[in-house]
Amino acid sequence: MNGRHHTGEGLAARGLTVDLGGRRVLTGVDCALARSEMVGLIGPNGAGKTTLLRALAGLIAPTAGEVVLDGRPVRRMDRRRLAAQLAHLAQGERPHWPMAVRELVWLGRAPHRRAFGRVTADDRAAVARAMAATGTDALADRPASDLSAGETARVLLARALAGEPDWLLADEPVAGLDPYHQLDVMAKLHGLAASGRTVAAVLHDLTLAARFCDRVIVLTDGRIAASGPPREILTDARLRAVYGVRAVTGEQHGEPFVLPWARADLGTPC
Ligand SMILES: Nc1ncnc2c1ncn2[C@@H]1O[C@H](COP(=O)(O)OP(=O)(O)OP(=O)(O)O)[C@@H](O)[C@H]1O
Repeated sequence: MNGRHHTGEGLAARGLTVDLGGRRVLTGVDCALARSEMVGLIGPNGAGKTTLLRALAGLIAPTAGEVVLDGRPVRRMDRRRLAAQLAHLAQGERPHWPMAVRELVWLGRAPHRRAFGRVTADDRAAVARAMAATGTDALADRPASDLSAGETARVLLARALAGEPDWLLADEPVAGLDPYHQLDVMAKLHGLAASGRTVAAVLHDLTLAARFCDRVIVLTDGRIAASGPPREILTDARLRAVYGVRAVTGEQHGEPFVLPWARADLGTPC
């Protein structure tokens, strides 16, 4: 029912150009997210990652090009139907009124519920799973407006997961999380993708991108500079070209790490 069995082409941007405030922010972006993949969207500040994610979620009217979900333009889809399939997790949202955390997470079920409809066992199970997956059970009765930044991020992820979206577009989902929760959330997102959902996450931590993503898309200056498996993409030369840094790279137990070490322009040895 969630469209998981569609055989369409997934979520795709075609020739996507976006202008904001009179500035060209994305230029002719072509990318497609397939089912069951975890994609890291990386690139320097201002490259257009947030804008691309918002455009993929149908939240921005492009200047040219379009975003299609299984062949249908997202901007023309019924918002509720779209929301039942696709969740967009914005960057740095903070609830401003003291709704209990549990109530906030329940809002994630809204696209699946009828007005005045009964709460179903599926609703309850989805909310319980989302709160367990994000470790937010202990926060359930707290006012959402009182939480720390990291707790808030996990609660908002729980709200997104409660809707059991096939497509989860998460803008910096681990920003502000402590190391335990960064690893936990990344593993959970990877698990979602492994179970047939699709996750696209904006990330600044290159080791998390390298370890948990099946693919990374590198944005620079509103264009896609590279796309592919992290080991192929996150090379010394590219990190220098894209971020202007030199990095210490290696493997631990067969998994890659990427540790930005020095500004490339300073010539400091790694
Ligand atoms: N409403 C707006 N009006 C004008 N310019 C905008 C607007 N929103 C974003 N921009 C510009 O578009 C560019 C891309 O912004 P975006 O937030 O997509 O970048 P980002 O890659 O997510 O950056 P960061 O890593 O800093 O979060 C930036 O130069 C930004 O200043």
